[in-house]
Amino acid sequence: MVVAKKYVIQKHRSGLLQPEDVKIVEEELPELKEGEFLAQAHFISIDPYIQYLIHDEEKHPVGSTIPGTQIALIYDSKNPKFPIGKYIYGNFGMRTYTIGPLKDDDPYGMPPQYILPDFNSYPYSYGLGILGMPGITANKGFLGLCKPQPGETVVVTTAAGAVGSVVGQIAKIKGCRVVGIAGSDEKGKWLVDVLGFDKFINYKRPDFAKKLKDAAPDGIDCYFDNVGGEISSIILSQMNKFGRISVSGSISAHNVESGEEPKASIVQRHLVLRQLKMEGFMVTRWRDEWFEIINQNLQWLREGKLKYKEHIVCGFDNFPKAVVDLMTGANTGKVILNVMG
Ligand SMILES: NC(=O)C1=CN([C@@H]2O[C@H](COP(=O)(O)OP(=O)(O)OC[C@H]3O[C@@H](n4cnc5c(N)ncnc54)[C@H](OP(=O)(O)O)[C@@H]3O)[C@@H](O)[C@H]2O)C=CC1
Ligand SMILES: CCCCCCC/C=C/C=O
Repeated sequence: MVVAKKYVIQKHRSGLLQPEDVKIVEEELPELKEGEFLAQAHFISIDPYIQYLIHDEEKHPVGSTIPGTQIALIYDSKNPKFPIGKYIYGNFGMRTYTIGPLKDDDPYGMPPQYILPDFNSYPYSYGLGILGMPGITANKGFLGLCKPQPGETVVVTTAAGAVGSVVGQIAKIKGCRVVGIAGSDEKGKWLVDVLGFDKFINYKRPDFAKKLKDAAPDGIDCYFDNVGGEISSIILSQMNKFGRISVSGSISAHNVESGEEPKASIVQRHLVLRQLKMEGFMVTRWRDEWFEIINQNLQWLREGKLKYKEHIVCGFDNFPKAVVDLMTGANTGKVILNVMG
């Protein structure tokens, strides 16, 4: 008999996740039936959506398993499509063992599970990052919505994170000039010295608007917005006529300690005067092209055109720490919880 551990919600709060907001519960799993498989979690993806989904008391009540995705080993199987020993991506939630296959009924349209494609020699955990959902977000969210042209100036926020670091590098592949925005000078050094960004601005230091003007003297043509809030408003105010904005996220609003909704700035005047195009998206829009996009990122990785880093937190018990690392910017690159580590 297999006993699974899973994280359930214990308390809803408006601010940053605290360890006492969640607890580990054990669950005895039944024997496998014909057509089922047993998956053992190896790597769990730590994404910003965890912080805001668990605030939604209606969709995620106390006692419900925390949602999330993982790379798991097929440990036992009575389904030839999911053979023992294969590695699988699964939308299984924060749990150590899962009986599949899951139905295709995710409310956000995420794929329920798939056997990982061949990543050559790259680690399986890349299937939660550059060769998975965040990599697809960066690739299609940027190329599809911003439609960058060679020589244009691109700005990306959360530039040293899982999505932002890939967006900036793809912009370089496309011949753009890239300005990355992130929260520490150390991250900036990595962006410029290792990833090849042209400029970096630490948004936590003063005079952001002036520094942006200096970094992008000819104005901004494309903005990949991961943060929202005041930083985004300043960026919009420096965009060129017919600029394109891909709205990927609003992380600046996800852990407001006061519990109050942030006040919105008026961005409409920039949209009107500069005739900007601003479009939000969910990565699940590209579900039909999922593997094609993974392959494109894999090819760039193999050619050395994309570089990639992981911030690994070891141990299932350290899930709350991993979320706090992500939300407080302790990470450079993709945050992964290594369940076996
Ligand atoms: N639309 C979609 O389908 C998808 C959207 N996303 C979005 O992409 C964005 C990045 O996700 P991901 O790459 O996984 O995460 P990251 O790896 O970028 O980690 C999050 C980063 O956010 C930054 N951050 C935290 N608080 C703030 C704040 N108040 N203001 C500005 N920056 C902050 C921190 O970096 P720093 O040190 O720079 O502050 C932190 O490292 C998120 O907004 C997420 O919601 C992700 C996947 C799919
Ligand atoms: C596991 C369910 C949540 C999936 C959300 C995927 C898209 C992410 C959007 C923003 O961060």
